[in-house]
Amino acid sequence: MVDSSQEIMPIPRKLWEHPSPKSTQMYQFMQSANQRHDLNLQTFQDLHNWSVTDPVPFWADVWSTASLIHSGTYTTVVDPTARIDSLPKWFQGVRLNFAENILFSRAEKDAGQRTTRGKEDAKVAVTQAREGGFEVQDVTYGELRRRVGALAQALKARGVRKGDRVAIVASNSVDTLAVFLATTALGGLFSSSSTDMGTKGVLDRLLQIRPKWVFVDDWAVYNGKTVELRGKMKEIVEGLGGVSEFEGCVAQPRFKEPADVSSVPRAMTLEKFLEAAEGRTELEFERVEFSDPFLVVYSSGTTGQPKCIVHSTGGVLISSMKEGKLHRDLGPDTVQLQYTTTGWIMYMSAVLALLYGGRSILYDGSPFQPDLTSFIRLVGEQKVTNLGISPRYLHELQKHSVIPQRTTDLSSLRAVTSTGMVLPDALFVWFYDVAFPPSVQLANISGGTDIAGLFGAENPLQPLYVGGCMGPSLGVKVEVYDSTIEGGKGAQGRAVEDGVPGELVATRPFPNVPVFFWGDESGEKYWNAYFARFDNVWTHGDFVVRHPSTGQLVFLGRADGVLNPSGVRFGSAEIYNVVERFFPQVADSICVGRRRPQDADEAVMLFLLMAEGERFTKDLVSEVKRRIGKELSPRHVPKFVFETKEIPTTVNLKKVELPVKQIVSGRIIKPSGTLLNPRSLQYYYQFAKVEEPVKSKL
Ligand SMILES: CC(=O)CC(=O)O
Repeated sequence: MVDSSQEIMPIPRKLWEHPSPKSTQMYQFMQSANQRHDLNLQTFQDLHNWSVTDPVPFWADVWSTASLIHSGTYTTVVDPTARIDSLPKWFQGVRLNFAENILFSRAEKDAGQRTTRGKEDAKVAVTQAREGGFEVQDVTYGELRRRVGALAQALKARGVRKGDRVAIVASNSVDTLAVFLATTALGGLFSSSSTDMGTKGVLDRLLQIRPKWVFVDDWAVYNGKTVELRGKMKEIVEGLGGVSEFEGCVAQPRFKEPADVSSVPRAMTLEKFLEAAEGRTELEFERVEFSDPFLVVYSSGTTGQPKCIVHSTGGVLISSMKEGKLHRDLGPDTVQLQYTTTGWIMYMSAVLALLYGGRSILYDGSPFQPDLTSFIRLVGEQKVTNLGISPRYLHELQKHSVIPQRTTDLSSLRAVTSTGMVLPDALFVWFYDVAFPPSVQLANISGGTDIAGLFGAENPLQPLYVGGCMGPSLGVKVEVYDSTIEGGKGAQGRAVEDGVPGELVATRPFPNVPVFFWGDESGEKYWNAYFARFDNVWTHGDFVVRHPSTGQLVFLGRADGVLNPSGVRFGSAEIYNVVERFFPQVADSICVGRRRPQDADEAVMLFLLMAEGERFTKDLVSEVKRRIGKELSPRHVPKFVFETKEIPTTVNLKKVELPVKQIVSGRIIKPSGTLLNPRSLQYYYQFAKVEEPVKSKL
């Protein structure tokens, strides 16, 4: 078996360094660890090594730095000898509540007053901004607490108790946030889906988790269009007809004037629902065990039923404190704008800004309405310090020659996080050479829904280079395993050398793994999802390489999309990096491996989406192949290059390779409800029959 190897990884260009690393919370944490444990940690790498070889003192220190509101005292941090697949319990003995920690800070609770830095009643907690930036509305911590209190009282009066599920199908708004916090205040489980998800996709989720109440926006606005949602509400209510726990549907008003929902069975307006609180707004928090659940999220399930991934209160809180404070240096002066729908795990980032006492801007709608600059202007106007976007957003700006630093004042901006897809090298370069001020840290991060956290994260102690994530997340023993080992129950994995691509795995327990999958009584689905490949190892499904010179983690694509012609294994991102150079002529691309039952070998198929007005020609195909051959290797050159008119994506705009790979390999698949454009898949069936290389087809 041949792998892409060290020689093809030149030292990348350095792009950014923290101007004063010693001022950061990560550095201070490292100094206090040195003092407390008599260590001599000097670098990020030292700190990371210690965090994974000696996890008990590391996580104990994170616990004390996090200063979470809780009761009780933990007996053990974790059993450090436990197998990762035994899902060992963390911080047994403490009880805590998610919403309480979002709405209050420990110092405030200890002092018995509401005047501490960060979460004062009068401080703005969230700014709701809607498409176009026209409807900007500030809500203070005091007002948010009052709204959450009223809603929690209403939910309680209407029967919601610890362990009950409350779902929303709604926009990223203050109303949605209030449902999240009110539900979890009571010890309930919250689950969110965006309004652009089809009813089937929503029901695939909700029929599994069996919610007591479902909150649905009455209207949606996206891309300049206003869509009425009463029909969807009706379908959801009908679909949940057989769920005995289901009490009804609450219509959240998208505009000032709520829609009349009298024609929707078992539905009422939010105003009506709140009447059950009878004017009470007191906040009461059900503190639950560290490992008790509070959130259900879903695997994207591009080809089948979504998995209902259940996260623990303590696991997410402590991991988020570690990421937010140590890796990201967030605090009360943070102004976070994470561009996300409520259906993507990054919605948690929008909510978690409050955990650190910051302000979160909840944005709803397209970032390109009413024009391509409006969203970035909002970033400047709101003095955003931490912006979260996806590579696709940056790509669109680049495509349309929108230069953020010339469009608005970005002097408050400290970092831009990018996730959801591999960020092409060309965008790293454009970011620093053209688009953003050089002081801004570009944080290319990667983790996922499965861990509500990160494997690869930014950090303030190391430089940033073109491509990849700055390094692994503290406390997570990230390794790269030989992906040529097929694995199976009890199979031993093997770490590869730096520079050799392989499977991203975690080989020691960490606290933010899911507690279970909903409805998976035996735990078999869970075990199969993460532990079936290698013994006692979490296999995440990403294909990565650790750079031999910089130590950064370079994400090469999803492991199930790995290309493997004639035994050469590489990630689709390597191909996308080259195709990016044909931009703006080529707007996008999708690359998959085809291996039908009759094929002796895998063939790489590359589909190019041409920009408007551009033609797909024989010369272009030759040039794309030539550049891939030159920049990667002749073995990377796709056997087939075709034009496509549409690339399938999830509703969160992630390119989905797996269904295309299966279709061109001769399978007939049932698209899942999480796809934005399931009909786009039809086009790819014809390529299962193609026998000749592209030359004779053009
Ligand atoms: C942090 C992430 O990696 C988010 C995602 O899964 O898209």
